[in-house]
Amino acid sequence: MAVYTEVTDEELRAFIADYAIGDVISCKGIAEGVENSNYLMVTTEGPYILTLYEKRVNPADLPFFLGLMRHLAARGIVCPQPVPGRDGVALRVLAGRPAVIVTFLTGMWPRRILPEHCAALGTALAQLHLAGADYAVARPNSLSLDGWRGLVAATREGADGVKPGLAAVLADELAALSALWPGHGGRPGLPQGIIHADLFPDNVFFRDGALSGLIDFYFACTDMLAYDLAICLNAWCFEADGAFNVTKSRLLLANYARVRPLSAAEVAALPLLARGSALRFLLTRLYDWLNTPAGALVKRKDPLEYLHKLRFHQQARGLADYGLAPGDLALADAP
Ligand SMILES: Nc1ncnc2c1ncn2[C@@H]1O[C@H](COP(=O)(O)OP(=O)(O)OP(=O)(O)O)[C@@H](O)[C@H]1O
Ligand SMILES: N[C@@H](CCO)C(=O)O
Repeated sequence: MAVYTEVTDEELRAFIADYAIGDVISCKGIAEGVENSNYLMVTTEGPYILTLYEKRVNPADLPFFLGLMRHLAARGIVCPQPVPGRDGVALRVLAGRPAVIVTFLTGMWPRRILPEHCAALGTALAQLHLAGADYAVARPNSLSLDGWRGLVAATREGADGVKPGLAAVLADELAALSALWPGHGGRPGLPQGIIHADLFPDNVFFRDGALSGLIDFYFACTDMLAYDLAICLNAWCFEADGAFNVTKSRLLLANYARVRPLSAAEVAALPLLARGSALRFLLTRLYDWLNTPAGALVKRKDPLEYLHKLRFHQQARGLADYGLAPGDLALADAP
């Protein structure tokens, strides 16, 4: 999160008057994150998170996200819950932006990722996929092939200023993925469902060594379930020096497959899906690098970290590069 929209004391006081959550004691902008404006708001009833939705969130999608958070919680997934106002409505307007108060989750996201975090993540991701299976609403992934195409075009002029030759790398990768992406151009698809689509370490909380909750469902959508795993491989399994940690990868995948067995086609597609995921975050980070408003309380994320990850997956020779040996994973279609 970040702070793009400042809220005045008068605006906040008028906003909170519509809720039955006590009086505001403090309200502080959260500098972490890059997408929406977020405040840690403490009232006489306890802590809450106040979110004002920014640039990348389509207000028309908000009922999907809020409904999903309620749906998942009802199936045992610990995640923030939208807090309704006195009139029962959770989605409101503050400082001219769509805004919601959600419950505060205890726990901390892991600053140093250990193999056991990846193991717990695998289990939680599979549980999330199972819990989302009967969510009745669908939302196409706006950051898949079509979205990438738009971002490649939008960053074409600035890309080489970030790294010479980057614009061509992006265009080539987009062309390659367009020719290979499952479910497109008559190619067979993979199992689909509700995916989180942004399950980075800063969106996963741990408490006393155990995974305690998931946050930030504002990219959630309907897409290939294995693509969510590919996003996590990128976000959790590379070390700070750029090395890919096969132990973390194996634990993530094996613990996922214990709860939701993967099909052989899903396993085989992982390197390709990881390329797509690397391109997605490379593109959004690059776009933000070139377009973040001056003065916003936000720390831009490094796009080139994801160029390195993309290179890794482009050069991967097989599943052994992901720490997998035959028989390591529970397969849905094993004889
Ligand atoms: N419900 C919550 N309970 C406790 N802390 C929260 C909650 N929601 C957000 N936070 C805090 O705010 C930080 C940023 O939140 P979040 O990841 O949702 O923002 P974002 O702008 O969507 O960021 P990004 O998409 O870059 O991950 C979290 O790392 C966490 O510290
Ligand atoms: N988690 C994303 C930000 C949200 O899109 C990133 O690290 O680039």
